[in-house]
Amino acid sequence: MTRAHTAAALEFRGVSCTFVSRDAPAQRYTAVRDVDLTVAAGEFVSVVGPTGCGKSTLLNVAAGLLMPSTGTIRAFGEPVVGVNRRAGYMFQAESLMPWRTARDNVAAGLEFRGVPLAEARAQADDWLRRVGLGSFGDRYPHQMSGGMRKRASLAQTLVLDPDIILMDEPFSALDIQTRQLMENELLDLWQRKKKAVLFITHDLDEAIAMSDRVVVLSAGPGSHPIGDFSIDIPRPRDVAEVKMTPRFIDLHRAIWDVLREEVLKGYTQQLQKVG
Ligand SMILES: Nc1ncnc2c1ncn2[C@@H]1O[C@H](COP(=O)(O)OP(=O)(O)OP(=O)(O)O)[C@@H](O)[C@H]1O
Repeated sequence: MTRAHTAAALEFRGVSCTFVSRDAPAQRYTAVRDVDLTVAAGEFVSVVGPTGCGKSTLLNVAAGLLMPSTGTIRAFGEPVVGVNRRAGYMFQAESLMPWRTARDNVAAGLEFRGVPLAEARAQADDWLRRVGLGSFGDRYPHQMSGGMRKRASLAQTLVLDPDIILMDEPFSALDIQTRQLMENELLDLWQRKKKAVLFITHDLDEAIAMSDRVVVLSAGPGSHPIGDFSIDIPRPRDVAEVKMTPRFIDLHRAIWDVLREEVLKGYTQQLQKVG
């Protein structure tokens, strides 16, 4: 068996990212330092941490959009050089092109890969159905609600059938009910396909409800994992119901014990930056 078959979907080894400070160009800011983190094939891992600690930075490294200053990132054993072709990326921001219909937005990635238009549109329709937008293929983004646009973005990511799904607070802009629906739908789709997921969130409840593992990052600078919790809650889960179970509450308490101080540090730093 080759290394590619046995290797983790994502493997960060000693990853550090240093930026030139936005405020003072002569200064450097090390956002993350010496990060070791693995996501196994088919595993759902969430990363939580205080605001500005470097969560998106790590996701950008995994996507191949940012080269680490030191350390390595591998996907299924292969070094990530340039854009990570094994990964699909779902951002917090809107990813739909306003001039394309939902169908053509979902089909776009396939078209760029050279799939003939009719075939790309057929696959797009199939994914729109799976995310509950079967009859909305002809709508333009401005004709859809925020929740519908998120569904279309999810279809846009999943239609490419990536082995790794990178998600940066994908549902944070949604109202709580729509958010829970989307979280359950994502879990449902994930359960069937079992792709590796690296999920970034501010919301510890969401992280525990969704994940196999929750990794806690320290406050920056030089942020790094300070806790790694296995979420041994049986699946399938309903994200709303699971939050009322004793095991969830125990895990929440244990993780919050580690996270609380870092959140306070992160908050103080933000105030200092503003002040
Ligand atoms: N391109 C860049 N140039 C300079 N500094 C950067 C750059 N990208 C990120 N940073 C800094 O690195 C730190 C980590 O940023 P990042 O966006 O990864 O944090 P985050 O944990 O995702 O934040 P949030 O929780 O607020 O979304 C921040 O202090 C940010 O200002």
